Amino acid sequence: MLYSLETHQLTHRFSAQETVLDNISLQVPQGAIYGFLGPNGAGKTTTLRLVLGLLRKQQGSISILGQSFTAHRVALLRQVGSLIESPSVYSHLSAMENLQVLQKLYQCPAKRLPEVLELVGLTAATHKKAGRFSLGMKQRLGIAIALLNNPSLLILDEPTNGLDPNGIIEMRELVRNLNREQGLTVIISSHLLAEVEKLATHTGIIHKGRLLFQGTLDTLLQQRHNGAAVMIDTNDTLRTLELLKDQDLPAHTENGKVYLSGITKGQMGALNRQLLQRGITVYEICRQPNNLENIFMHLIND
Ligand SMILES: Nc1ncnc2c1ncn2[C@@H]1O[C@H](COP(=O)(O)OP(=O)(O)OP(=O)(O)O)[C@@H](O)[C@H]1O
Repeated sequence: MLYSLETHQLTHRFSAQETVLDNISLQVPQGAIYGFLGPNGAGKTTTLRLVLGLLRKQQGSISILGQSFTAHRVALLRQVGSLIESPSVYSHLSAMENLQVLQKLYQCPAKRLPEVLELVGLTAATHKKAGRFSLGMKQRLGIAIALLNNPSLLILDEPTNGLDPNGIIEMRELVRNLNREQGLTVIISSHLLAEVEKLATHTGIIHKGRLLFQGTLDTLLQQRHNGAAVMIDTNDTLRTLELLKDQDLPAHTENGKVYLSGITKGQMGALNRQLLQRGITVYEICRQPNNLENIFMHLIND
């Protein structure tokens, strides 16, 4: 498999007391939309800053497009576009003028400027001052800047932070199009599982500086399903608990309802039959909506 980005055991400390990244080994397949998921403070930005050479690497190694980042830093950075935190744009300049300022720095041909504006859906705002842009438009201008170099890998750090629902949908569409139509591999960090679920082909989950999961979205969803808690509401909580205990299924009660986790669909079906056979009336069985925190708990306990 070809990887656009691989890190091997990246470890980072800002102080001797705290290890902010602990042996992070990422593998981002070429062509993927890689959702880098974790709660605030998990270490996402620190990882991405290291990958972009914005922080000095302390331990571990990084390779981009199969080449060592240390040995080919400048050449590799030319093939990577990024948007880390808020984009720096001049408010008194139009979208086009902002790009013209950077054109010299990036040494790209003038025809690339309208191209990138079109890619991010800002053609109509070409001559509008960036100071009058919505946050979503500013983010898109930031992505247009990141695309100037015609990169093959795009790294976006929480690009939907602060956007309204419409802006979030537009950002999702943009990332999807860049991936499908322009063939870009995209790494997108987020603290929202729902957002990553809608977009990513692969995910890495980071929690307190440790990578808890890495793989395809399908594998994550399977784990999530198996780990999800199930609520059972019957007319006899005590006998329901007894039945679960007999079968070594750990359960607890809350507000007269029984909760258990780590149960498969098949087990649940069998359990339902047994409850009915014992004359217990089942009012409701349902999987609990699973949030990122539950998945973390499940992953940590594994
Ligand atoms: N320059 C710094 N100096 C000291 N500690 C830092 C620095 N940058 C980040 N940290 C700490 O490193 C940890 C990881 O932060 P990081 O910004 O990488 O997390 P994150 O997953 O991107 O979260 P967020 O979404 O809040 O940015 C946090 O505990 C943070 O306080």
